[in-house]
Parts: sequence; structure tokens; C-alpha cells
Amino acid sequence: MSWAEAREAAVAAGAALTPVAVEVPLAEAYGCRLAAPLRALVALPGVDVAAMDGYAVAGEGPWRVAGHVLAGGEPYQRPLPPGACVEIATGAPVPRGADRVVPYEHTSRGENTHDQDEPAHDRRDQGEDPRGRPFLGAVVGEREPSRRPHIRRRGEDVERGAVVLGAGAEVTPVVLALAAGLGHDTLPVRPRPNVAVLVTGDEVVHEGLPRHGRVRDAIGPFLPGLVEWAGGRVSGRLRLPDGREALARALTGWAVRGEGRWAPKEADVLVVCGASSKGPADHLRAVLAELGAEVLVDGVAVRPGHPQLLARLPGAGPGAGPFVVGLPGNPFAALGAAMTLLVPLLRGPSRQLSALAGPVRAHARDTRLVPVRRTGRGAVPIGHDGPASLWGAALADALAVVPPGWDGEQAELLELPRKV
Ligand SMILES: Nc1nc2c(c(=O)[nH]1)N[C@H]1C(S)=C(S)[C@@H](COP(=O)(O)OP(=O)(O)OC[C@H]3O[C@@H](n4cnc5c(N)ncnc54)[C@H](O)[C@@H]3O)O[C@H]1N2
Ligand code: MOO
Repeated sequence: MSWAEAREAAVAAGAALTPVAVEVPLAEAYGCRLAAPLRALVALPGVDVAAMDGYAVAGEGPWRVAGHVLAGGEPYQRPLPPGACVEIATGAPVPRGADRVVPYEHTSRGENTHDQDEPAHDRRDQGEDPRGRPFLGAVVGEREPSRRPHIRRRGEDVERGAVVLGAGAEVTPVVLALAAGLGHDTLPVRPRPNVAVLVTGDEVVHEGLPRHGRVRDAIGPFLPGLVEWAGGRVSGRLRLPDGREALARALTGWAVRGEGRWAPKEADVLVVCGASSKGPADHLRAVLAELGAEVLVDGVAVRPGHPQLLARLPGAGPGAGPFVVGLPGNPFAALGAAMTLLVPLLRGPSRQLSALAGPVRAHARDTRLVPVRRTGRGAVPIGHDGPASLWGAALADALAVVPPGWDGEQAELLELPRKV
């Protein structure tokens, strides 16, 4: 299967990863996708409010001060008659009868009415109380006439009931704040799909220095960040020895060599690292066939990462069970395969093009995934990109997708996760 077809198959499979919507408190919704459109529970602003600190005035000036309306304080209840004004703070409700707000700096009282350093007796000369507020009845004129009303009208930013975001939108920090501003305490979201990680290989060690032909696991550590960034969460991890039986038992939820009970049925996606190729310990395909899995992608024409696969296990009851993503054992091949199958499965489609600035040789038959760094001149290949080496990818911003026979300048970039 071509690389593009494999990615499409993963995106299409991802549509089946639609867990039941749940209503969660705002903070817990972060990073999830909205299960329903986000509507405004209130208008923004909720009433006509001042857009400037100053005086809400009625009719022609000068005006007599009839009250003070500060944000969060009591609104001015009575209608304001022509020739009257109330001192008003930005965001405070504008009284009925007021035509506009005159900012402090445009009034005859000038900017210094709130100079806290002035002695109280000087304030009284200016018609102010000791806190700098003008006395009721003090007269306010306008120095610089302006036609701008400086009033934000009810519903001017968002009308009550308006749909501000569609279902499926990602709940980012800004979306959380928007929802709070519109009156929401909870949000209906699709929970993040649960991803379980199985790292296979007798030669793989998980801490310390690898010795005597062993290797440190260099796939398991990138999966939680990558999965989180793609919209899922790693809900379980298991280390597996080589062996057909251990893998079969793990995929069907049995205890493995004292590792305790494992619950892949609670996982939406099982990621198997290694055992994907043709060696004596590479049992993944045989085990999937034994378990009656439906294989959706069986190898991809891509370098590195060709032995990758995507399958779906039969469900315990009616309906299909979890997806299985098989990542090759070579770590950079595993990263490329995760960017091809796992990320599109969890996150859906995304497309980004860039010029490539630097020599890249296309392969005759296979798509190449090339670590690149974005610069003003375009994306520059980094090198250090052998299938077992993560060095180039660690220096990269993205993987450039170079299709077979490619001789163009533009290439698709697969953005690599940075920070969630
Ligand atoms: N006869 C063939 N041999 C191989 C083929 C092939 O098509 N025909 N494909 C090669 C390619 S390409 C890759 S990639 C690997 C894929 O191998 P497996 O997925 O079966 O993985 P292993 O054989 O277990 O390991 C391969 C390699 O990666 C190291 N490894 C495994 N797991 C980890 C880990 N978690 N962290 C770091 N390194 C890991 C392992 O020690 C091996 O060196 O197959 C080729 N062979
Ligand atoms: O394609 Mo393998 O996946 O080169 O390392």
C-alpha cells in the first residue's frame, strides 16, 4: 500500500474512534474535542456597558453628576434625565437615558481627578470627595467633543444562543476561557481515546546501560507525549518477552509472566512495538490472524517503517474491538510509522506544505520520511536518519514526506510533537 493510502486508511479508521460523549468540568475538558456545538449561554456583553472609564451622559453638556456606577457595584437604577451624568467604570452597566460615555481625559475635569497624591482640601476645591470621586451635583463639561459613544451594546460581541464553535473543535486553553466567559461550568466532550502500549523484545531493556547486545527501549518513551499531543492518552503499558503465546495473551487480556492483569479491552488502540517483520520472533501478523483480526494496512511503501500495520481485533461482544497499530522495532522506523498510522488515527487529517531547501533524493518506489528543520529558506534536511537512529528526528521540527520519484520543491510536512 502507498504511504498516502495508508494514511487515508488510518484517518478513515479514526472515525470509528468516537467514544460516547461525557459532560466534564471545564479544566478536565482541556485537550478533548467538543461533542456538541458550543453555544453562548449569555450575551456578551450581557447588558449595555461602558467601554471607557469616565461619565455616562444624557443630552447636551455640561452635566451634573447624579451618581457613581463602578464595575461589580450597584447599577444606576433610575433613568438619567438630560443634563445629568453618572461617573462610570469600564464594563459597568450604562444607565437608561445615557447616550454615550465621555472618557475622563475628554472632560473639563481632566485626567488628574484621580491623582491619589493630591491633598484632600485641593480635591474639595475641585468638587471631589477625599477618595477622588466627584461630589454629587458637581459639574462636568466636555473638552474634546467626540462622536464615538464608547458603549459596548448588549450582545455586540456574541449574541445569546449563538454557536461559537462546532462539534469536534479541540478544547484549547483559549477555548476553555471562551466557554467560561459564555457561562459554561462543564463541557460535553469526547473523552481522549485510551491507548495501550506493548513493547516486545527479549533484547530490550528499560533502564540503565544496555550491555551484551541489548538495547534500551527507545520507542516506549516517545509514545506518551506523541499520543497526548495527537489527542489520546496512554492508559496502560506492558513489556513483553518474544513469543507468540505471550503476544496473543497480551492482546486478549491475560496475565503475562507475573506482569499482572492487563486490560486491553479498556483500550481503544493497542500499539505493539517490534515483532512486525519476518524474523523468528516476529509474530504479530500470525497472532492477529489467529485472533481473527481485520487487517486494514499490511505494510506500507515507505522508508523507514515498511513493516508497519493497522488492524482491528474482533470485539468481545457484538461490534469490533480495539485497533492494533504495529510499529517496527527500529526506533526511527517506529516514529515514522506512528506519524503515518497512529497520529492520523487519533487526530484525523492535517496537511501542511513547505519548500525543501537542501538536497533530498527521492526513492524509486517508496515514499521517504525525512527529518527537517524549518528555516526562512524552507525546510532543511537534517541527516542522521537511519532507521535505528532518532538523532535527526530529535533535531527536527517535522518529517518531510518525499513521494517516490519526487523532483519538486514543495513537500508535505508532518509536524513533530513538541509540547502538549
Ligand atoms: N528479512 C527481513 N528482515 C527485516 C525486514 C524485512 O523486510 N525482511 N525489515 C527490516 C526493517 S525495515 C525493520 S524496521 C525491522 C522491523 O523489525 P521488527 O518490527 O520485527 O522488530 P525487531 O525485529 O524486534 O527489532 C528490529 C530492531 O529494532 C530493535 N528494537 C526493537 N524494539 C526496540 C525498542 N523498543 N527500542 C529500541 N530498539 C528496539 C531491535 O533490537 C532490532 O535491532 O526488521 C528488519 N528486518
Ligand atoms: O523500514 Mo525499517 O522500518 O527501515 O527500519
